[in-house]
Amino acid sequence: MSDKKYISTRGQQRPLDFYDAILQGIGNDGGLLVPNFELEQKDLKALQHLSYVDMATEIITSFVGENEKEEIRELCQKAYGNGLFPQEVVPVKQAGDVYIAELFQGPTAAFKDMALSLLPHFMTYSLKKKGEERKVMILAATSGDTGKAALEGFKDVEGTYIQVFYPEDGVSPIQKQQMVTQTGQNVDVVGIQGNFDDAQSAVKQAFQSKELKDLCDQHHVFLSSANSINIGRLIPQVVYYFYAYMTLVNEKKIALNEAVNFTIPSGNFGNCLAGVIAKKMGLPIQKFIVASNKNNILTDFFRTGRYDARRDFYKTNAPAMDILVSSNLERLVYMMAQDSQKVRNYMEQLNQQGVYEISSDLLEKIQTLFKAGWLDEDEVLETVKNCFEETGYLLDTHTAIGYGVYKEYQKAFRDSTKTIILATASPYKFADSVYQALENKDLSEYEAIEAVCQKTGVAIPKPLVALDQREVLHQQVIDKSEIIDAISQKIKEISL
Ligand SMILES: N[C@@H](CCOP(=O)(O)O)C(=O)O
Repeated sequence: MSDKKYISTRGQQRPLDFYDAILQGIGNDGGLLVPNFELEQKDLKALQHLSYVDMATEIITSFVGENEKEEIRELCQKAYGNGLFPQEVVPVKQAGDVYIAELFQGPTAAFKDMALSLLPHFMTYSLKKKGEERKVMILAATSGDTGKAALEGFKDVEGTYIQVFYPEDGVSPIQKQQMVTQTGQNVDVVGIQGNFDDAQSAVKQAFQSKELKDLCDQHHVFLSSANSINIGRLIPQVVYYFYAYMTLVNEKKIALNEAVNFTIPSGNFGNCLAGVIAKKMGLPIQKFIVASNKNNILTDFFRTGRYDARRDFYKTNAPAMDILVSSNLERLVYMMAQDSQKVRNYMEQLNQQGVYEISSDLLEKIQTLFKAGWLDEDEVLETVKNCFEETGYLLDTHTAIGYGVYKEYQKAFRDSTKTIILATASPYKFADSVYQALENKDLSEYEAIEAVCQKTGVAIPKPLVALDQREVLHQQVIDKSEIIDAISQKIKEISL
């Protein structure tokens, strides 16, 4: 059994072991689950030459318990040793004076793939471990990347059902096509008239609903999550940081123990939080540079300590980051403040007034670790173009935000620390914007895929080839106010 316990950021959840934490997905007080134990300091030397499977095993074991290591290795082997990923899993490329960790080489061309290829194995293992006979219904809210990665991961996985909600008008056409053509007997994809925040808040509400709980009990089902609110989604992302770092060490681009910066294009803040955990486990990270699009609520937060969601919401050419309620910031505030009462107060203020402001001592602490910046849509296009022309590296629109914000940071702070930018998705998922950036012309998304390939010579990822020829299998679109009903409906159907 797992001896590591997880508690809620809001302090009102009894401690859960790793398996229950994954199955439950979120604290029953509405908070997010966090480790209730000292994070283990990893021996960097011992990690240096490990394969992705072995490194993932070493890191993840720290969150479950040493006696579970061989089982964890088996699950990692199933997820990463099955030919869905390239040999090196996360290649790290150089673009000028920065390093780009390509987290998008998996089955859906998004950085969530490594986490969402593993989570289903953990989920079924946890079901078995707990002797759970009910089915688990996985809910996911997506602004484009999580949805497809989760669908692909959970497709036809026994004992599970997955329902994904995406903003009908708030993801790229390629991301949408990836989702609406999803095959599998246990999948449901629903477009909403609303934005990502609407989808995410309805899903969070579903976890707190007494009516849904009763319905689930009646139908022998329970709910869990595939978003980064689920700690089981987040922990595999800690590996990204160690692996990218060790790749640079092994390529002799940095020395072992040398401090680096990470730049992270951020929306729901899960990837960044995984980095904070990696740092707490001993990875020498000097600064996190948090990069946002025009929905620059995180930039404001890191600069002022004020999280003010009472602002306009913009649809941008980096749609996966079109988010105003950045869930994992709650985990960061908890981890830095170590005070669940404080977190509860902030979250209550956010829910009731749409704004909260952290104390000045807490802000000071956070600012020692974080810098933040943002790009508007024109700057994103300019960055894609300039980076390609100057370095030959083709960025997607989200990674371009990371690159552009890092360049601004470099200029402003004259920091020469080596920096790794986490590349979140293939440029081909946003081919129309990328083509527009390169040629200043509009093309439809599928024409743009071909044209970008011709111009740049960058290979089109296999999962995106002939996407337009796949059959559309999911056409349902509902109003945001109908999400809870759609979930109820599915619960009833699953148990038929
Ligand atoms: N940007 C995400 C939004 C959900 O984030 P998650 O990390 O919490 O799953 C997306 O592309 O769906």
